[in-house]
This record gives sequence, structure tokens and C-alpha cells, in this order.
Amino acid sequence: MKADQRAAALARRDALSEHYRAEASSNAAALAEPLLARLAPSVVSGYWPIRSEADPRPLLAAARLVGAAIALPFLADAITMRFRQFEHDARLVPAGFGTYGPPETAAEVVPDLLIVPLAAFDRALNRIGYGKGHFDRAIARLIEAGRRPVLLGLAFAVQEVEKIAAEPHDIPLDFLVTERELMAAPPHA
Ligand SMILES: Nc1nc2c(c(=O)[nH]1)N(C=O)[C@@H](CNc1ccc(C(=O)N[C@@H](CCC(=O)O)C(=O)O)cc1)CN2
Ligand SMILES: Nc1ncnc2c1ncn2[C@@H]1O[C@H](COP(=O)(O)OP(=O)(O)OP(=O)(O)O)[C@@H](O)[C@H]1O
Repeated sequence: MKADQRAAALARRDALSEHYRAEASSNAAALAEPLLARLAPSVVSGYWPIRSEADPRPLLAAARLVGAAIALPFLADAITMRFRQFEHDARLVPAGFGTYGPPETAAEVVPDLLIVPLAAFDRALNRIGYGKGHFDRAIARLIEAGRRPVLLGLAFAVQEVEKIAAEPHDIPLDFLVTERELMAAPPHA
């Protein structure tokens, strides 16, 4: 069941040392660098890490180097996640649910590549988030507007599970990177 898979994977993530998490986060960025260079996205959204999450900042630095503007999510209301431009070294403010994001004065932007946090993933690149549906809803809204972003999941290898029972609203990732490997979704038939 989804809630059990989420709790177990988060417990495995919490058990990693801070040192391991830092090294793994930069290894993941190194593995994803060629992908970023190939896709050359205009606006990349990351997230500001909380608790034991994989740190997307090395990946964001790589995205900056290939010319992308950087954005971070904020909660416009309890269910609506949108994105604001993150200027280098800008001050961050509480952005909902214990997260941090750019202040109201930062420009709202539409990312064409999303770095997606997750609790658990499987080899089909399905993911389980924190159970609020913020990413699923935001991605669905972008697709409806004809602005489907490339979805790049970022996680530690220990967050893998055998199989996630995906629901109709779950949107699979296009790519997923861990400290061990970069995975790509199978091409559509
Ligand atoms: N760093 C970071 N920023 C992010 C997210 C994220 O997952 N990580 N989000 C992703 O949507 C959005 C914010 N949504 C969030 C939703 C819930 C929780 C949270 O802490 N949930 C509790 C309860 C989860 C549960 O009951 O399973 C928790 O994880 O302890 C955090 C952020 C946007 N920003
Ligand atoms: N596109 C959508 N439109 C409306 N409701 C949605 C949509 N996507 C998800 N939801 C709702 O959000 C709630 C949480 O969904 P789910 O458990 O799949 O979240 P999650 O994948 O863990 O979270 P997230 O996407 O934030 O990482 C569910 O009640 C689900 O019905």
C-alpha cells in the first residue's frame, strides 16, 4: 500500500548519514549533467531541501552552467503549487508546508524542466510524493496549458521499491537520477 511504501522508504532515507547524502547529491548531479546539457532547458525548477531529502543544489548549479534560469516552487494555496524565479543568493521565505521559496517580489515563471522530490520510486519511474498531490496537480495544470515540462526525479538509491501501484492521476517521470544511475522512461509505444 502507498502509505506503507512511503513510510518505509522515508525511514530508509532518514537513516542515511548527512555525509552520505551530501556525496550522493553531488554524484547524482554529475550523472545528470550530460542530460541537462543535451536538453538545454530554459527554466529549471528545483526545491529547497528539507529533512533528509536529496539536495538538488548541485543539479541546479549544473543547470545554471548550461544557461538555465532557476526557479523554486511555492504554495499559492493549500493545493496549488506554482513557481518563482530564484536569483542566485536570493533570500528565501516560508513557501508552505515547512518549505522555503523565493519571496512574492520574485517573478512567477513556467519551468520547462522540473526536478521532482519524492518519497519512493520504482523502475517504471512511477513515484510517490508526500501525499498532498502538489506536484501531480501542478504538472497536470502545465500539461493542460500545453507546457508539459520534462520531469526529472531526484532520489537516493534506497528509495527504490519493487512496484508502485500508480493511480490515474499519477504522472510518471521522464528521467530519474540517484547517486548510482540515471534512468530514462521507456519510449512511448
Ligand atoms: N523540499 C521540498 N519542497 C517542496 C516539496 C517537497 O516535497 N520538498 N513539495 C512537494 O510537494 C511542495 C510542498 N509540499 C509539501 C507537502 C508536504 C510536506 C510534508 O512535510 N509532509 C509531511 C507529511 C507527509 C505524510 O503524511 O506522508 C511529511 O513528509 O512529514 C512537505 C511539502 C513544494 N516544495
Ligand atoms: N491532477 C490532480 N487533480 C486533482 N487532484 C489530484 C491530482 N493529482 C493528485 N490529486 C490528489 O492529491 C492527493 C494526493 O495524491 P498522491 O497520494 O498521488 O500524492 P503524491 O504523489 O504523494 O504527492 P505529490 O504529487 O505532491 O508529490 C490525492 O487525494 C489525489 O486524488
